[in-house]
Amino acid sequence: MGDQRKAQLRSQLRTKRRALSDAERENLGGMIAAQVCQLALFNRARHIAVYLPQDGEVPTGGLVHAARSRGKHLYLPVLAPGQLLRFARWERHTPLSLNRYGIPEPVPGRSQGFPRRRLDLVLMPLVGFDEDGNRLGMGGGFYDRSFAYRCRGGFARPHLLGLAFDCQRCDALPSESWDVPLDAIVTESAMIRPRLAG
Ligand SMILES: Nc1nc2c(c(=O)[nH]1)N(C=O)[C@@H](CNc1ccc(C(=O)N[C@@H](CCC(=O)O)C(=O)O)cc1)CN2
Ligand SMILES: Nc1ncnc2c1ncn2[C@@H]1O[C@H](COP(=O)(O)OP(=O)(O)OP(=O)(O)O)[C@@H](O)[C@H]1O
Repeated sequence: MGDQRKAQLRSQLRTKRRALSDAERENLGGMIAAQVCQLALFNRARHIAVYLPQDGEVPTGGLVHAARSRGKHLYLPVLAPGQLLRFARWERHTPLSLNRYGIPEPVPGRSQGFPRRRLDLVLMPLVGFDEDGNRLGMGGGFYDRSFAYRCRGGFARPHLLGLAFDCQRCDALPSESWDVPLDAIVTESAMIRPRLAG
């Protein structure tokens, strides 16, 4: 699949995602959160990276609440040089500022962030996915670059969990050499576990 086709697909899927009403999105987000809360991946995790939804992404409020009430430590992605993500601790009163995409992130610069390898779980917002667990993101390659070391190291931490709505499902996405494999994708009605399937 060429870059142009991929960009077109990304734009179509983002439009679909935005087309859900707020009420529907919150409802589906709650169903997704309930499924994630059943996973050992989530229950065993102590350090969890989440995201603040934008552009119609799956809401994370329910999971944030569940994680906080169980004493888990939460982190948010912060844009870093080299198109990488750092992960900064996010507590209730952590000051946030808007990054260049208008997404709130912990005010950068105060620390190097939490070491990526010490995160137990990363929740990733997906633009698209297929039955084999391939994913399409926003196209910056941020998550791929940040967790590329995992491809080489086998089952190293963190676990990666993609969140998406059923309507983001595609027939077949290209599997790129740089794509980092996800441990699972959760939607309101399905759980895809590529490694178990493969
Ligand atoms: N909620 C959330 N936070 C996140 C991500 C994400 O996908 N979702 N990211 C995951 O990577 C990083 C930000 N990556 C992004 C990549 C592209 C665009 C984006 O909107 N691109 C626009 C052009 C915007 C512009 O240049 O001003 C576009 O392609 O239309 C946004 C975020 C870090 N934080
Ligand atoms: N490990 C890497 N090293 C160098 N470049 C990379 C790496 N991973 C991805 N890229 C580059 O990033 C760009 C975007 O990749 P891709 O289209 O797969 O984005 P995406 O998976 O949708 O984005 P994201 O990872 O932010 O969700 C590609 O041009 C790719 O070459």
